[in-house]
Amino acid sequence: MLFCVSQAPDYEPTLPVSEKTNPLTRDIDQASASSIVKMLKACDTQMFQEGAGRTYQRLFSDQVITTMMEVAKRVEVILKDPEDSLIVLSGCGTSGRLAFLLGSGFNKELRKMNQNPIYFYIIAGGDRALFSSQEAPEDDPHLGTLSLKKICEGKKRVLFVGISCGLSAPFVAGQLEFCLQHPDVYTPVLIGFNPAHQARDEHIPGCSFTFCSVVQRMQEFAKSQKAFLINPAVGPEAISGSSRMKGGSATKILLEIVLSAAHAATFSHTPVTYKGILQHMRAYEATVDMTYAQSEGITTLVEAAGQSLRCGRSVCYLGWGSLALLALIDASECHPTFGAAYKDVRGFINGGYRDLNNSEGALTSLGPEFGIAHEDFLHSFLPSLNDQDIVLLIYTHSDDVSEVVKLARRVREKTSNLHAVYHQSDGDPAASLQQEDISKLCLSTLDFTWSSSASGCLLHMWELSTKLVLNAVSTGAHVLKGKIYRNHMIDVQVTNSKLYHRATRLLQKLSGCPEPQCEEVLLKAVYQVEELSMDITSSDITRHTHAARNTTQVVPLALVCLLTGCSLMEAKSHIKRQPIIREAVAVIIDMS
Ligand SMILES: O=P(O)(O)OC[C@@]1(O)O[C@H](CO)[C@@H](O)[C@@H]1O
Repeated sequence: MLFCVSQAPDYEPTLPVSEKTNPLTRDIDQASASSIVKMLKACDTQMFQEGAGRTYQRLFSDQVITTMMEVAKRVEVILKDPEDSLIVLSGCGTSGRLAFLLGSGFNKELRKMNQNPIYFYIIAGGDRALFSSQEAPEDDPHLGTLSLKKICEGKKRVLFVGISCGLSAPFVAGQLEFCLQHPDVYTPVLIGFNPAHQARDEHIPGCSFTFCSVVQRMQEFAKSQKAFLINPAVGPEAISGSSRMKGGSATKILLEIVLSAAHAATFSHTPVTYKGILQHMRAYEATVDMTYAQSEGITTLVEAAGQSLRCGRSVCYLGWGSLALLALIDASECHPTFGAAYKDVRGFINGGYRDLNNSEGALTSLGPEFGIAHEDFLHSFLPSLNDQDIVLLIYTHSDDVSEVVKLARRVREKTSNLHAVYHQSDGDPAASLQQEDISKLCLSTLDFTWSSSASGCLLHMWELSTKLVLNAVSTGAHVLKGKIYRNHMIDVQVTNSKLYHRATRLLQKLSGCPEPQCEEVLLKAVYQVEELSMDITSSDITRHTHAARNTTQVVPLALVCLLTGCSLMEAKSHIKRQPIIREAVAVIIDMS
């Protein structure tokens, strides 16, 4: 994959920050649950490292805070005069899911004040991508443009926020390019976590622009505030390239600060200030610290979830409100990141689609993985539950805690492996008796008590905290299951061009073979053939990534072939004998 690198960064110079390996987690695959949590804590703490003297902008950089203020003021203008206006949040995968979460949350705020909703979300692949992995649409810039045009038809003013953690998704590049062509209506804002010069510079089929060239034009437009870039580096991900983790957290932090500041300026006469933004950022930093202060409790969950996955059983999140949405988001990422089956990590939300307000409505007819309500859990999951499955209750004191107690009792009849993650603010004794009941039913309870006087919206802090806990649980559990090699996604799906290039790069790194050879073997694994036909070699990446949707363990198979020179058939039987991918690969790497 090409990136326009004009300044040589310290290490892995050809890779942007979001794709680099993090030295802090080099040995995460060999670590105990408690060391895994320590490493994740160290990685998340990196988000807030100050930038003085560094090459890259960071969250606290002057430029970042200033641009956040400018964008907040644009939002304020729209909130004060919403006629014919829209604020659109768009992204692929986790970035699109967070667009949905944020848009829904801030629309809810508006409704509470009898205002019309103004936020719209776009996710590549449509609503099914909210709860399942749909990687291919990320590569389609035309689809991005079309979906934007469709929802903005007839509008006179649109603030478009394109989120691409790696500054890489063609879907978002297409939308930004469209905005730049229509500056009379559209003001584009780009959120991502690489310096601008590291934006992806790979040719996009059918387009005259790349993500990098779009970023360069945005930088030009930014000089006259016709476009905005908010792109601090937050350090490499704990699992290389897994931007659902810090990338997702930082997206949530940045946008919540910007939108909250605009809402406060519009509805509570609190002007947008530099100091206010800074203070809000500090509140998120404190939230990360507060969360990891309970590392022991998080470790217990990681250990238990890892145990469940290791014996082929499930991790099940039973959540309430927006925390449940974060659980659904976390679960949906496990397939592309770890090659997990949808049953491995499942999320359920009270009220199901009824309360979600997603634009396409209920998706239950699409298949069992789209059954996301607690009722679906009761009908399809509960009957086969046993002690090897772990169930996590995720809620706050503002939810109907008596419902939590009821559900906890039902679960407890089937499994003792029940745990709770619970948020409350200090001085709220109302739910404490019921909470005691729940704690008695659970093997462990992570009880977060937050100071109600802290700055920032408590719900936003609870959400971030929950996201960190769940990311730790699902990542840690898959690490313990052997789904990570060093700190790489060894079983990554190659279902879009970014993942395809990531896989080729990983094969090169681990096998030491040249790129063409790695790609050749990768293709053999994708198409499940021992020899590549002309038809295959003359096809483009789009076809390869399409074919990859139907195959599993592509990268492990290719790696075994590269390291041993064996056939695909032999590689398959090797992996069958040693189904723990990390060990299957480690054995051969140690021998070679
Ligand atoms: O466009 P971005 O935000 O850089 O990347 C989006 C994405 O490819 O990356 C994530 C995981 O790596 C997925 O959620 C999603 O599909």
